[in-house]
Amino acid sequence: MTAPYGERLTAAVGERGALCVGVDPHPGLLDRWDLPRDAAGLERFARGVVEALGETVAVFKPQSAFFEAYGSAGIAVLELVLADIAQAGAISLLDVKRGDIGSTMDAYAAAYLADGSPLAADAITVSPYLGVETFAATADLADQHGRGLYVLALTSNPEAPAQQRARTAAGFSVAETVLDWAAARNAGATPLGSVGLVVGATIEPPGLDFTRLNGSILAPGVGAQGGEPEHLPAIFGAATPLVLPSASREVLSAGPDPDALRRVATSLANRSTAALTP
Ligand SMILES: O=c1ccn([C@@H]2O[C@H](COP(=O)(O)O)[C@@H](O)[C@H]2O)c(=O)[nH]1
Repeated sequence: MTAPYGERLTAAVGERGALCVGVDPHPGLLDRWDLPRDAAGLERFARGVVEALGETVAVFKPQSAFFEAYGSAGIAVLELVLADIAQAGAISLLDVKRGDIGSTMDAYAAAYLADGSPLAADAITVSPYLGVETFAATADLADQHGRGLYVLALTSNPEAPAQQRARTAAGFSVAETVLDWAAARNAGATPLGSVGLVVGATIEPPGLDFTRLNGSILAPGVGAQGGEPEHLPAIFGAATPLVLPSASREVLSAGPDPDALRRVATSLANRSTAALTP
């Protein structure tokens, strides 16, 4: 039986350092790596990243959009990349930001979180605009298969606060209601529950106590969006050790030379681990 997601993530980060590398094959990065803007270029880029970093990085986050852009050929590459990540002993976190009514969420869960599905990842991102309770069965399925989900809470983009910091009729911010739901799901789990949150590395201090989450906090926005590992304690306070910093372009733009990719990723992982250590 597969170990729970929180246990697998904690082990991977303990061995390899607290860093998630995003696999975002931007067309401009394919140009920079001297690769064609087609499915063959996509495959060489994405599998090249995992080949170079697969044994040093704890978590890879393929961005589904860049694979979907090539249609079925791109999805076929995504399947290969997910398999490569598993083969390298790393964690795959598919950034696919799904969110729908409960019955459709069940179908997404079967596609991304069930053993045997060609697109199964260790974890996925989900978007709570239809209400966090729509994820109840998704979280159950994730638990059943030792997988996880990350719910968007306070995202890294500048447009986000207008919605995510808005107050509900009960007087709590929308982000806080997401935190409450995730914390309730994770209660009592050790070392961490399987429901994480996405909270950008670029945000203003949120005034929320994330220590009660008892889950992983994915913090995208390191590098290209201006976030730095050293900023994290000011944002997350006592919850900083729960944070998994994530960078895509910052690392990928060092390629295609595998040594250069490893140098940037190792330096970021070391800085992150230092910043996260109390
Ligand atoms: O709040 C969020 C949630 C997800 N993302 C995703 O992370 C990467 C960031 O790429 P960089 O090149 O490191 O800027 C990208 O896939 C986003 O869709 C995010 O940035 N912010």
